[in-house]
Amino acid sequence: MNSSVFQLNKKTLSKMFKLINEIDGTYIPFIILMAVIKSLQLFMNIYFPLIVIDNLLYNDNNSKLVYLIVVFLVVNAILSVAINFFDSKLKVKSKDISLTINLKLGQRTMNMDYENIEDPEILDLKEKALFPIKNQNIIPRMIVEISNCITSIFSLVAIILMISGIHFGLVLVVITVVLINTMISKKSKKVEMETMNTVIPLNREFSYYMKVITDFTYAKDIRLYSIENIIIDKLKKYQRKSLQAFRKLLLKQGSYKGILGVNLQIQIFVVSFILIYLAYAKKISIGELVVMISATKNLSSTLQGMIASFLNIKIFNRYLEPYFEFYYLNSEKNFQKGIEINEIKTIEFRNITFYYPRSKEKTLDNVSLTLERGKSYSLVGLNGAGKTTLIKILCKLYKPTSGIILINGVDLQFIDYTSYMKQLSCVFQDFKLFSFSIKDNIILNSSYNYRKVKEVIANVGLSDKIRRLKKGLETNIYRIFDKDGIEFSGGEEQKLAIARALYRDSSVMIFDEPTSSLDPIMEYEIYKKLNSTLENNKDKKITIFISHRLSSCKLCDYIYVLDKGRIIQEGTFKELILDKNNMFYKMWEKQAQYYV
Ligand SMILES: Nc1ncnc2c1ncn2[C@@H]1O[C@H](COP(=O)(O)OP(=O)(O)OP(=O)(O)O)[C@@H](O)[C@H]1O
Repeated sequence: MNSSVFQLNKKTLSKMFKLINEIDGTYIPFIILMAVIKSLQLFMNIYFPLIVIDNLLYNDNNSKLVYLIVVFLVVNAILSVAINFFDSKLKVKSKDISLTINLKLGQRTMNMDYENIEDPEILDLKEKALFPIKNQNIIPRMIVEISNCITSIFSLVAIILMISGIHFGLVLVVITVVLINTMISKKSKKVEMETMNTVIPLNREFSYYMKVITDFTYAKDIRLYSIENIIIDKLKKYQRKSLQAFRKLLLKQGSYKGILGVNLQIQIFVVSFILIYLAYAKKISIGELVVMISATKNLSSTLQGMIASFLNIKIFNRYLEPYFEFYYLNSEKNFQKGIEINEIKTIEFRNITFYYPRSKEKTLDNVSLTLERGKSYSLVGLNGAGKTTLIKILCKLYKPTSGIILINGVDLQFIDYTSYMKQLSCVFQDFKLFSFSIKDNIILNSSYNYRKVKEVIANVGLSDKIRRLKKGLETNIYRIFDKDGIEFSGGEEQKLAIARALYRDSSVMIFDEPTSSLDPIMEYEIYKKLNSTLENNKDKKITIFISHRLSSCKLCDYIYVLDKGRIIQEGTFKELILDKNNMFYKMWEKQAQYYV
């Protein structure tokens, strides 16, 4: 860790303030108000004994003193109540702000361009952005330090004004000692950060293995391969290494603390010497002598506190740089507003060529094809031919490198993102269900229609299974939050994902290997049901199937065969099966042999 850690990146800090202000515009004004009240109280508490002592020592008429004491106590009580009131308000506000900042990171992750999500550099940046937030609790700590720093600045002004009225030399002595101590504290912090830097990679390893031993999804493999001892050994190794690092750190920090203590004693000695000299020379009163001793102590601790908060702000600020870099990644291009659509009648891929980010190989090479409402299509081809990629581009997960997609004759980039996405229902190979109820997994962001939910469940053959569940449609998927939750089999999950797509009832239905986890009987059943369900609405829909089981092509009106990113054949099943020299027939023949 180099000294640049202590350099303040003003951009990150101003982004932090901007974000705090966006979340709660009253937070910073509240902190300032609190700082003013606290400084006022501090000023009064330091200054009041001076009035009392000098009145008692030098004034024969003390009639006003009782009155002053009462006023002091009342004002002090009011200030204490106000401080407590604002303090509790600020605590709730800062909790809200730090939770919202975490939430915003999640929102950002959900909304960013898909191509960023698969980019290793962005994935790394996301990890860096998350680490200080999840593991070091930086956001609430940063907020506390900002608040402390502002409060200290106000208190300092009050104390410095008071002490300089007596003797400015006292301020200089305290500032000099505090600055020397700050340099020592900085060294100590640097050592601490160096230690953290060695511990962070270890921590990552530790978190991973802790996740492995506490996450039930690993439970099967751990038991089957008896790897408990391997993992525990790895965790113990971490423990040994991190203890070693911390032992070294604590020894060094101990010696720094010793030097700090000695410096503080020197400061007290010099200040007391000046004050006693001034009192002896009758340049200050006894009240001033007593009060100045406590005021200089306060100046020293407040100044030290302010510098410590400031240094922490700088360090936390540094930790937060990846957060803001990630948060402000330019990735809104896919979510644009534009021409709204409420149906898709035609889709035309025109000369689409596509390279994955950072890839030198063309995944799609000048693909042109047209899909029309009322027809079902099959995309077939060997592994890696580019079928899923074509669908990802249609779903706006990626932008084509060149070429355009026309929707109802309009360039897709001018169509409103939200209205367009509503028209697509997809089941990808790697779909995900959520730990919501079965019903909520099916309806997602659509409105609830009980009959329709029942219908799609029947269509995918899950009615019996769900009927047998105690909570029926309200049963939670997975047992993460609910002991009565259900763990579906892979095939059943796939059926539910299909039900979800059917419920959405969009213009375009896309099934990318929707039956890969189903047994052959179930696959046949699902295809039959899917087909009859879709047949009823066929005139309203474009249906696209991707499947390696070529029997599904028989159910489709038209087939496109892809090879190495190019369309090499197209036609109806009957047309393609007759062309014995070409790929479709060869694939069909191989699969038939396999099944016979
Ligand atoms: N995120 C990615 N980054 C880089 N290359 C990728 C990415 N995703 C896929 N590819 C590559 O693009 C090519 C096409 O992949 P795609 O998934 O579209 O093929 P597919 O025809 O659907 O294959 P399969 O039948 O195996 O599902 C493959 O070579 C694959 O390795």
